[in-house]
Amino acid sequence: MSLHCQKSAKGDKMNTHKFKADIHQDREDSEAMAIEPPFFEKYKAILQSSANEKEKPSTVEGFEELELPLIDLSHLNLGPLERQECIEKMGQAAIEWGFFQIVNHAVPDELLNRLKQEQIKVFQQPFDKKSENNFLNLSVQSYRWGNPLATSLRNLSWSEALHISLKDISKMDEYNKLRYFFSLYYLYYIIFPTIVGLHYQMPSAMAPCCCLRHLISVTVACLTQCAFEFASDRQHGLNFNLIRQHDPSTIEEYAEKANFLAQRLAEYLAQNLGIKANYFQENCSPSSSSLRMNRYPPCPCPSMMFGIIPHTDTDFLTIVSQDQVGGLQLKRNGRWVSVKPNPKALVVNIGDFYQALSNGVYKSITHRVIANQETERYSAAYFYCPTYETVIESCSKPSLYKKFSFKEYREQIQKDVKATGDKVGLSRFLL
Ligand SMILES: O=C(O)CCC(=O)C(=O)O
Ligand SMILES: [Fe+2]
Repeated sequence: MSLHCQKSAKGDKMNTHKFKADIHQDREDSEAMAIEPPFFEKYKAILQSSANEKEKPSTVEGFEELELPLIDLSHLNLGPLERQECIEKMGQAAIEWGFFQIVNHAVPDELLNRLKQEQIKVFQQPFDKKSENNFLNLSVQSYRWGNPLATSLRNLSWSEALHISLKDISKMDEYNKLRYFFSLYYLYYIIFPTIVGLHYQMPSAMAPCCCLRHLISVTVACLTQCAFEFASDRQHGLNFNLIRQHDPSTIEEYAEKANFLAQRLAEYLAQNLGIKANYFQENCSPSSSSLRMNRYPPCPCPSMMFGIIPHTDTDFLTIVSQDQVGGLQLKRNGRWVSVKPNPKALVVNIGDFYQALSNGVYKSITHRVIANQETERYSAAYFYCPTYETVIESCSKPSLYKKFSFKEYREQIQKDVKATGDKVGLSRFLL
């Protein structure tokens, strides 16, 4: 790939002289690798101007690698004492780290592996297809790559992501659509007329004839649709088999399990604070949350940009399933530390809403993902969120924060990102 980075004592350094010629080469490379987002093309100006900057976001520093507090959820079922200990340990981790990892979480390894395969299939599709407005029938801008508003390397994320609102999941299922189409057709044109026909003593010889005619027309319609899709996939250089194997129900299955788990975790954490048991049931619905699938392609200059820029999550809590490549870092006592991947564990982190709800007791910690020069990385983050209208109010007094609704919070973020390139976040709502 094109952007040359020379190793120096201080890390990678961009070679400006080569840069122009390389952009041309990039174009050819990106044509050959149609799945990769055109990072170089889009962020050319930032990359060029940063080549001359002295101050760059140095992301390679030999970070300490730490294991997050480990919570074994099987202890919840051992006995009242073990259960209480487990809940307190979870609360302590949320206070001291804002992060913990969970094992025996009841999400089968097999499902997590399938989810990763789904992610690979989604991101392997050509960039043109991924950036179409109705990619996989999801809402506009569900697919993100880089940061559309980036003004410097500091706010450029070298990653692509598919953000799936849970209310959209069913729309992804092409097979379901076909099945739905089939069943409706059967219902309206075959079952109903047959029943009505029988009821009004349609001559019995006519019924099979009627069914056969409709069966043939349904089959022809479906085959025609498949042929159109096939032609369109071929036009995009897509492997037809990959698409046919695409199975959004894995995503749905995972989202259901993650939602169940997130609600339980939120409830256990609430017990330490005296928040009423049904708070989350009342304010969150399965369709208010979302799943973000992340892919971090190898980055030619990992010391100069991030996989995901430093941020806090906006939700109550996030459940992250990551592969073993590593790269997730969090800010702890003013220093960046790396999270050691654990193949048996899911990572959980507290989001802004839980920090506000707990009146600052649980911490929504700034985290980021560093870029990797050699290896691509995958992760999936499940964001457990309230409905838009939910008003978040601290559970104890005096409150550190003003009351705000999810809608207000989101609108403020959008304003701030536009104006400053940064989400700003909870500090906007301090009293
Ligand atoms: O990839 C990861 O490990 C974390 C992703 C993340 O922080 C996010 O999607 O908000
Ligand atoms: Fe995050």
